[in-house]
Amino acid sequence: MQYRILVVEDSPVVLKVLKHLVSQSQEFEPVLCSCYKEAEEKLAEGESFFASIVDLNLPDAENGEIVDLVLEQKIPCIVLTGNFDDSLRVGLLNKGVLDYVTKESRYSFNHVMKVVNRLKKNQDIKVLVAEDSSTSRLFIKILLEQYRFNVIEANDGQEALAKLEADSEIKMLITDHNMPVVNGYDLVRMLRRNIRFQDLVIIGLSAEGDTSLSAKFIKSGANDFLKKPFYHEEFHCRVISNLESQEMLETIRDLANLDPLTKLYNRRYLFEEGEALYQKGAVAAVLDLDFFKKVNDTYGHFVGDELLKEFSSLLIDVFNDALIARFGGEEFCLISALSVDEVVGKLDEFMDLVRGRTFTTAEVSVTCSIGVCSEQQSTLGEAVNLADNYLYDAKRTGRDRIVLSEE
Ligand SMILES: Nc1nc2c(ncn2[C@@H]2O[C@H](COP(=O)(O)OP(=O)(O)OP(=O)(O)O)[C@@H](O)[C@H]2O)c(=O)[nH]1
Repeated sequence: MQYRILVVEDSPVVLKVLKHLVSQSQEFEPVLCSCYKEAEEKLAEGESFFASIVDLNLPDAENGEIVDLVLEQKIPCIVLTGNFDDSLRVGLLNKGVLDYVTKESRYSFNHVMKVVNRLKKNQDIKVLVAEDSSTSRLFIKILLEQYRFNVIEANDGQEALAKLEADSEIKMLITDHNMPVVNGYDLVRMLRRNIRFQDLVIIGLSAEGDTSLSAKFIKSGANDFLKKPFYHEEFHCRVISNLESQEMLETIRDLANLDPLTKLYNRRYLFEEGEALYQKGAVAAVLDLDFFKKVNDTYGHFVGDELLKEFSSLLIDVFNDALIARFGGEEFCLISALSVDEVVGKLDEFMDLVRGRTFTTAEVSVTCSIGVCSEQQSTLGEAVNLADNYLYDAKRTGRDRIVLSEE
């Protein structure tokens, strides 16, 4: 999907820079206008715009009329201006513009693009607002929707908890303290005791005068805190900065735990997380593609890489509830809580799928060999070693087969 970005700017140089920056992402399509009238005509055509970047002073609209024009149409608006004026800035932010940027350097334009990219990401981010006052809740909802967040509402802590439990996609909670049934502070404490909500970004809110509450909220696990009434620029800054910190944490975690090519878990993660699963009676299997060197030699490493990715997705499709890791090269390991018979049944099904299709645009046919440790061992390490020995037996005795015990 392409997102149309309306750019209204009379300076040809700035227009060119913005066109270049907006077009850098294939998902954005810049629609360029050099004056108010042109923008008015474009908007009258009726096509929707995802966001707008507008110059405050246009030759045919010198007093910021363009801002009212785009805001009337509910298009998120970022304002560009030649000079910084604090009272003007506050006036614009009060009107509902997302940001106010002075055209000082290329960093300003990069900042504009950061806001546009943020809007795109926010559409997929669900934010739960827990607040008993409907006026306050609506105000927060409007602020969040300006930034294109997907907003869900709750009247009290208990309702918030139920909504969070029912929807694992909620990424952020903005909660008031004084709410009936379960207050905000208790809600945060309950959530943080549950490992499932460790990554939830939580921002606490409270009425003026309660000085100890901010520390209490943060000590109980909230990421940040805002005192009401807050200025909406501060609200947006805190929401975005807390989200960005969480996203950075997730990136670091992914770098540490995932194989960069296939996005499966890596060996270290499998042993770290898999031991507890194994001790509950799970089954370990090791899989290896047959004659993979030949694939690389014949089709090149790029096709080899694509094949590894497609093979991994197929593995995830068939074993959607197993812990799956790429051990390196063309070797994979999975730990499944199913019974040995069920795992072997699914592995047979997987091998049939591999045999019955080709991989990548080069249409490469492959097979794989598998070792399964069918008897419970004292550690996951021992089970994987045994499965690895059986895999070696599968290779030695002809490949494209599963071995479950010593041959
Ligand atoms: N394209 C690609 N190739 C890789 C990657 N990691 C390892 N390989 C290749 O995988 C091949 C493994 O070859 P071998 O260990 O000889 O195994 P094989 O050819 O699959 O033979 P058998 O396992 O005995 O059936 C080597 O050519 C490696 O270079 C990777 O990330 N991408």
